[in-house]
Amino acid sequence: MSQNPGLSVSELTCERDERCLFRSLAFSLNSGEILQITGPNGSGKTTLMRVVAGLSLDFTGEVFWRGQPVADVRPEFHAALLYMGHLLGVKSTMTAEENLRWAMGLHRNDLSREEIWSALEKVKLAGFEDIPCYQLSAGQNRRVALARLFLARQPLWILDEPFTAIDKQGVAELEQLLVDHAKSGGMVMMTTHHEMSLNYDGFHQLVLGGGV
Ligand SMILES: Nc1ncnc2c1ncn2[C@@H]1O[C@H](COP(=O)(O)OP(=O)(O)OP(=O)(O)O)[C@@H](O)[C@H]1O
Repeated sequence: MSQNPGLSVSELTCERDERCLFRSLAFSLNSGEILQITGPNGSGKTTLMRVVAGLSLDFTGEVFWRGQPVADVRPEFHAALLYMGHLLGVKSTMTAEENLRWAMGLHRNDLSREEIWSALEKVKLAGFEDIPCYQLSAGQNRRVALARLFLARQPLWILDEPFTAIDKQGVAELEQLLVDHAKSGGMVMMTTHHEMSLNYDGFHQLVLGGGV
């Protein structure tokens, strides 16, 4: 497995309402690795993901991308990052195909219709490509969002609870996709309350809420 320097953090400390969520946190995530952030409700998992992704600046410490402070290489960092938060970013009035074309627009303006339909087929949405998303179920909407992962070229994926509303088979397929991404040199930082069953050397866990 390649060990190119990827993401790292040092001395990361974050408080909310005078409560310390994490203090002096340090970890790194290199090419080929999957890092699961775990911990009870309210322990700071989403906050940590948002801090690392640059969506929250209310923290002390440093986030590095490829060995340099993110603040110095923000365009490169954001070009390399695919962030998927609690909010799916799926527009209900647009179709699954339109959503994917729109969501990938900044990174992939070369996308063909065949590629989009193939990604939707991989998330079991064949036949639903041109239906407005308000007519899809919660799990199907999540799958529209997850289809981005099949089209993404960014090496760093930060995924907050990607398994929410996904059925058992879908979870197994998504786990495999994460491993495939890591094996091809990518990096995944994610939260989930779901028990991960990954048999993969590059899989690590970091526990928030007193057990860091
Ligand atoms: N913008 C904010 N202002 C004040 N407090 C906040 C803010 N965002 C989060 N918090 C608080 O920080 C704590 C951690 O929230 P966070 O969403 O990071 O937890 P979590 O570990 O992701 O929880 P869950 O497992 O429930 O998703 C919570 O107590 C929350 O109330």
